[in-house]
Formats: sequence, structure tokens, C-alpha cells
Amino acid sequence: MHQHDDDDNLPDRDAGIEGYQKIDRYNPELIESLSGHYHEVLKQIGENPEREGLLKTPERVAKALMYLTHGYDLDAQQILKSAMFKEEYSQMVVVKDIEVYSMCEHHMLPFFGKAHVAYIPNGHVVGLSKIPRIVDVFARRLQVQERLTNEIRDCIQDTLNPIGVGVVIECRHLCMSMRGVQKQNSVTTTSAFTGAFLMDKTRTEFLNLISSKLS
Ligand SMILES: Nc1nc2c(ncn2[C@@H]2O[C@H](COP(=O)(O)OP(=O)(O)OP(=O)(O)O)[C@@H](O)[C@H]2O)c(=O)[nH]1
Ligand SMILES: [Zn+2]
Repeated sequence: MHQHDDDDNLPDRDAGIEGYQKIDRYNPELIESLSGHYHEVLKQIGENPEREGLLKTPERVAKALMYLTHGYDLDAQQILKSAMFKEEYSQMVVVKDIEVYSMCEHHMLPFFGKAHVAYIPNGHVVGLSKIPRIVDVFARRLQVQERLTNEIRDCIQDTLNPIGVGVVIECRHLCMSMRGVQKQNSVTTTSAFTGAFLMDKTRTEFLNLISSKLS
């Protein structure tokens, strides 16, 4: 469902988050309402929400959850467009080891690790900091790692129109380690490519660059 943000002060979100309702996420009334639900959650897990250590917990958790999902309010394309510069550089640009913190949409438990992002400019480069920023825009939502990977790729491809984009993400999922199958050391790797990165040579150069230990 496409949302249009012309009637209030929130920044434009990128369109196309299916069924997402735009909210004013730090509105005190909303935080209070969400806190009420967490107060109930504490009771339902057998805790005493009135004991001293838990008195402010519902509000803290409500604020934390709102922060951890604030990517819904950000427009990744706008962020890239705000720092695009005409430049004739035509080699691969790689930003590697970008910390990722996201939450799986199945269990609302964290998954975290690193993203490596590359593109080959086609007349324009983008301000380097904007790459980690757009990783965050898509990571700070309820996600699956595959979609996160594709969304980063598509955003760069559609906005910057480069000769190609490569994205590799490596994450540990707490839903697989602290519950469920309980595998403590498994790491999930996902990748997405466009354009020149679909060719072996370019893809191999990218994969070699992100595995180098220079940094
Ligand atoms: N493809 C994909 N799966 C994920 C991701 N995060 C969590 N999952 C998986 O989502 C699946 C949900 O499966 P279900 O069988 O419905 O849930 P469940 O009974 O809690 O599954 P278990 O985790 O196996 O106990 C699990 O296999 C999770 O490992 C992700 O980013 N990508
Ligand atoms: Zn999960």
C-alpha cells in the first residue's frame, strides 16, 4: 500500500510497505498505550509489574521497540538523493563491515551482523555515509534477511542508476540461537546483485575485496 505524507510533519517514508500504517512513533499517548500492553505482558509471564525494578520497564520497552522499528519512518531514496555528486569515477566503490541490527519478523528477536555494499558509478557517486544510513533504514524494521538484502540493492539501483550493485549480508539470528533450534554459531549469508555484478569477474572482485583483512 502506498502512503502519502502530505498532511503532517513526519518525513516521507519510502512507499510500498505492505499494509503499514503511518504513526507518530514517539507520541507520548502512543508510548503510554504500548506501555500498557507491556504491563500486561509482564503479568502474563508471571512477573509482578509493580515491583521496583519493573516499574518503568513497560515504558522503557515501548520506547526501545519504537526506536528499533524507526526505519519505517525514513525514506531511503531521499537519503541517497540528498548526497549524489557528479563524478567520473568508474571503479567499484565498496563499503564493507557495516554493522546491522535488525529484528526477524517471525519472532521479533534480533538478528545482527555485517553488511557489505558495493556499486560501480555511472556518472554519479553518493556520499559514503549514506550507504550505512540506508542499510539502517531497511534494517530498523521487522525483516527477513533476504528482503533486507534485496531492498538495499534495489534502493541503490533505482536511485543512483549505477552500472551495478552488490550486497552481501552475514548475520546471526537470536531466534536460532537462544530458542528454537539453538545453534549458537550458525551465520546466515545472503547476497543480491544487479548489472555488472551478475558477471563472475566483477562479483569475484567484490567478494575478494570484502574478504580482505586490510581494514
Ligand atoms: N528465510 C528466513 N527465515 C528466517 C529469518 N529469520 C527467522 N527465520 C525463520 O523463520 C522460520 C519460522 O518458522 P516456523 O516454523 O513458523 O516458526 P517456529 O516454529 O518458531 O520455528 P523454529 O525457529 O524452527 O522453532 C524459522 O525457520 C526461522 O528460523 C530470516 O531472516 N529469513
Ligand atoms: Zn526469528
